Amino acid sequence: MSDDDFAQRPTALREGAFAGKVVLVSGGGSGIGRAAAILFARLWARLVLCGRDAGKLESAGTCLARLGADVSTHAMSIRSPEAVETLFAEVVDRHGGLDLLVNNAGGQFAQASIDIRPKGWNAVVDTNLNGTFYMMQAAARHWRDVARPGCIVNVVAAIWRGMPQVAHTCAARAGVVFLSKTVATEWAPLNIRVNCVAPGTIRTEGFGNYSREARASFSQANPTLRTGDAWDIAQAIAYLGSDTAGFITGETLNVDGGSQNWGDPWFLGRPEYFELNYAEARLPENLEVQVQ
Ligand SMILES: CCCCCCC/C=C/C(=O)SCCNC(=O)CCNC(=O)[C@H](O)C(C)(C)COP(=O)(O)OP(=O)(O)OC[C@H]1O[C@@H](n2cnc3c(N)ncnc32)[C@H](O)[C@@H]1OP(=O)(O)O
Ligand SMILES: NC(=O)C1=CN([C@@H]2O[C@H](COP(=O)(O)OP(=O)(O)OC[C@H]3O[C@@H](n4cnc5c(N)ncnc54)[C@H](OP(=O)(O)O)[C@@H]3O)[C@@H](O)[C@H]2O)C=CC1
Repeated sequence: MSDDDFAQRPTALREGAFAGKVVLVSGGGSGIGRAAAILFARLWARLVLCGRDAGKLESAGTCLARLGADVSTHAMSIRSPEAVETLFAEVVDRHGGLDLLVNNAGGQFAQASIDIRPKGWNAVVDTNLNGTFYMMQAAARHWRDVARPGCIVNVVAAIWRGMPQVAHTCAARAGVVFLSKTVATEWAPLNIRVNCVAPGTIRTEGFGNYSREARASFSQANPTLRTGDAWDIAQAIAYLGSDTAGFITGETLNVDGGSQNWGDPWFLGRPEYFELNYAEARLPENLEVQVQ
């Protein structure tokens, strides 16, 4: 879907719901983050986008400015605690504070866990778990120091039956879910809510990192037999980030077409071992009799 589609697509959220609010979206230059930023702009938020690629951020920033948003873009990596500290100083300087942090930046590469090398494991855990924590902690410190309420929405993944061929990201996302539950309690006295959105397979630019076979499995990985789109996730993020969800904290909202119950994405293709072949299946004698 294009920026123009997201600028027009209907939403249940009220126009002006984020008027006067400053929303920071990590990974806001592409995919889910970009769609969420467009939705927040339509709800009148002021926007801060961060990511590593300045070009992607600039393109998203131009789109948001066209929608009338006050927007700043910051090229940085969430994996650097120093860069995160600088980012928050810039946000306070430019926008006067922050109201909502959307931790959407993340990613992984597909590999059998038996082959993952330490550098690759660390790269994925550093991005998806450590980087997310640095951002959460910086936001919480800001809200504590200025004595203002705050809200965090972390984008994780529908990890509930494990994620073969991306074990590093599954472990990191599970970490974020339980980190979120933990600080939702610790930071409640600071008036900070913390929730997660767990997407199933959502077609975005990110799909380009996977083979055709993997992408085919993504579209058959839930009972609806289709992928979701970035707008599905954007709306869940905005809902949890809004005052409407004021009594929700420590929760994870699955937006996955039911993948918790049925379906299996294979990031490297389905191994032969898991191919189902009912026609050739050998049945136990007694079951053979019952079937006749
Ligand atoms: C039912 C639920 C299903 C939910 C999921 C459905 C589908 C999910 C889709 C998405 O998540 S879409 C979002 C996609 N976006 C990405 O995944 C981003 C793409 N990946 C990256 O940008 C990078 O891989 C990284 C994970 C961010 C790591 O980046 P970094 O720059 O730190 O690392 P590198 O220097 O590139 O590599 C370090 C190290 O990692 C290993 N490695 C990296 N890529 C691969 C690979 N393709 N295959 C094997 N190993 C890899 C390797 O050890 C690298 O070290 P060197 O060998 O290069 O020294
Ligand atoms: N699409 C899907 O099916 C699913 C996606 N997800 C998760 O949703 C999130 C968004 O994914 P999606 O939009 O699909 O894919 P994208 O690849 O488009 O988005 C990932 C974003 O993360 C940013 N990013 C990655 N590493 C860093 C870093 N170290 N510092 C700052 N920014 C970083 C990227 O920006 P840049 O390149 O500029 O650094 C990019 O904008 C990711 O966390 C993804 O893993 C979870 C489940 C399913």
